[in-house]
Order: sequence, then C-alpha cells, then structure tokens
Amino acid sequence: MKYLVILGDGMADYPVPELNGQTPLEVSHKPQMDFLAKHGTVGLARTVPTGMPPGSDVANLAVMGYNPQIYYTGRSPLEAVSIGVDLSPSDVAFRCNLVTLSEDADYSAKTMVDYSSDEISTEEAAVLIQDIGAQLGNDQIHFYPGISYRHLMVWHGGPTASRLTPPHDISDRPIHDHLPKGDGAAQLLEFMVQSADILKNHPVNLRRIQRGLRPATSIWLWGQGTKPNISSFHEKYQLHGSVISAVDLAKGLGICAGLNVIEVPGATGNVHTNYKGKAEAALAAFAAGQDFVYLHVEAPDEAGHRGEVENKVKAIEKIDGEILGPILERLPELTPDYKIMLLPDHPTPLSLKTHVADPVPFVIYQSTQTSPGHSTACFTEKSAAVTGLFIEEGFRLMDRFILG
Ligand SMILES: O=C(O)[C@@H](CO)OP(=O)(O)O
Repeated sequence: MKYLVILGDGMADYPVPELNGQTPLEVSHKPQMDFLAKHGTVGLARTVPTGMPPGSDVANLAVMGYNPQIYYTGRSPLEAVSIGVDLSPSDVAFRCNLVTLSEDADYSAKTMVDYSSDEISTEEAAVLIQDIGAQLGNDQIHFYPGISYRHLMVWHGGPTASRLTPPHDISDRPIHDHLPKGDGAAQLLEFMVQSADILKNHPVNLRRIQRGLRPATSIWLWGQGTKPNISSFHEKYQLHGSVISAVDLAKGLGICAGLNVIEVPGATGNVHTNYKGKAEAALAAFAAGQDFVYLHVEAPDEAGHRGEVENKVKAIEKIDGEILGPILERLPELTPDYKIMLLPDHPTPLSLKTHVADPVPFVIYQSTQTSPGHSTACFTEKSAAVTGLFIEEGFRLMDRFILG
C-alpha cells in the first residue's frame, strides 16, 4: 500500500463576497478532488486543539499524526532543523520575517504593510539577513537566511516566554499593540528597531523600489521555541516516507519525524510554485520504494494571507489539475493499492487574511474501496460538514488514514 497526503495549506475558507458568497473550494473547477469525495470518506477534523494558536506549525503537526499538546515546542525550531541549524538545549530559535512597515518616523507608530516584503526573493533576502547578522549578531545571537521572507534568529540562552505576534495576523494594522511583550521584550524590540536602521537605504531595497517592489524595512521576530523532540514516523507506522514542500516548516517537521526531504526545483511557496514537479517527485518517490509521501503546498495559504481571491482559486485548481491529475492517472501504474488523504491544515479565510482554528474538511480515498460511506458529491467545507463524520482530535486522523 502507498499512502499520499496532499496538504493544501490554508485551503479552507469562509464565504467570499467577491465569489457571490461561495468559498474558493466551492467555486473552483476541481474534478479530481470531487472524484475523491465521491468515492472516499469525507468529514471534518479539528487540527488545532482548543486553546492552541491556529498556526501551520500546530496544525501540520496534528495532520502528521502528532498530538500538538505533547510535541509542540514552537514554530521556529522546526524551521531551524530544515535550515540545518542544530539547536543546543539552551538555544531559543525565533522566526525572523523580513517585513515592510509603513514609513512613520516613530517605530511603534508604524503599520504592518506587508508581512512578506512583497515575497522578497531568497537571494535578496540572504544579503539583507547577512548584513543584519553582521551588525546585530554576537556570541549569543546568530542570524540564518531561509526562504523568501522567512528567516531564523537563534539566541543562546534567550527568552522562551515572550509574547510575540505573527506578522501575517496583523496585515494593514498598526503594530503598536503587537510589539514584543513579556520575557525579553525590550531586547527583542531593540533588534527590530535597529534592523530598520540597517535596512533603510540598503542597496537591495533601493533596487527593489526601482523595480516597483516593496522594500524589506524591518525584521519581525516571533514563533520562538526550543529544540523539538518528535518521535519517529517509521516507528509509529512502520512506513518509510518523504516530505515535499517549499517551506522550512513542513520540511523541518518531516526531518524531525525521520522522513526524507525531497527538494523540487521551482517550489516557491506561492501561487507560482512547481505543482507538476511536486507530483512528479511524489510519483518518483513511490516508484523508488517509498511507502508514504506528505506533499505540502503553501500557495492557497499565501493567497489567503494576501487577500488574493483569484490566486486562491487558481492554487486550488492547480493542485487539482497539476498534482492530483497526474497522481490519479499514474499512481495506479505503480500499485493497485493506494490511499490519498487531501485536506488543509487550517482555514485561512480571505476576509480575515489570517488563520482560524475551525475544523477542516478532509477526504480519505482508498483505491480498493471506492464506496466506503460518508462520501459527498464534491469536496467543500459544507459538504464535509454534512456527512456527520467529525474527528475531534485531529492528530488521530493519521491513524485512521494509515491503520484504518
Ligand atoms: O510562513 C509564514 O510566515 C506563514 C505565512 O505565510 O505561513 P503559514 O500561514 O503557513 O503559517
């Protein structure tokens, strides 16, 4: 048996006025997803335990089969693993976004214009993070470049109990009430303020402005935590598997669980990602003898955070046509026995531009059992709610998928 999880990050949504009150899943042309729903088991799962923040870290941990209430130690440490930074027990990793803040002179009076600096390129960002590290780094503080706007700061002996805000939660809002609070707040704010001085008039930014792109005007620190300790996926399920993703979070989670990471050229973490390349990579992994693939696509989430209705629909249709299409056509050539689980980690409603903790629709399709009950005519939030199948502890979904 081969097992494929297709994770459309943030794919679920609320009714969107621009879509006549329908959700992106409802308006998308997605015959492959609907095929899975017609012949599979459809339901809702609570991937974010009550009381936990609805982050992709918590939710992907649950989808991968790990109880976030036991295994979650913060987002950035998972990304650090993928970046290749081995945290010591007293290191604290912080996600270090490159963001665009408004031009107000007083730092605390600024607004969060763009949590991604117009999806700054990895190459440009690497130069900026290197220069920030050269000026703010020391024996205790190190900066490491990641992908696009997503970077890492490691603070040896740093604070873990700071109260920090994900910048994608405050798009277009004043940052004043969301500046660091609690443990280490003054020092963290100082790093952010000093970064703004370093980035002002930086040649990389001047070139971006000339090209009509937003400059990266500050770092924004959040998502802190300590070295994760996640048990082996292989020991749990006796399966050898791989993760395919553009983003360090999903790759880091996979590495922590003992999965292999497959790099796909052109996987960008946005709507322009290499959907076909991800499908090819999954098929190649199965052909090479892997039993399990976790294929993560960031694009719908990114469109949700940016409030881009068309891009969210487009991302869903690309997942359908360019990932599920080739998989459903060619996986049967490799094996008659396979299962596919398709779901988002959490909704990222376009109207809110951030995540919510609502339960997510899922479908589990098994090639050898195509009338399992709880099927629906299409794969949408509403249809998943009417089957009555509800998985309260989302981390148990993986057991159902693999062992059920
Ligand atoms: O990587 C990030 O900073 C965020 C926003 O894009 O990702 P996610 O919404 O998946 O947590």
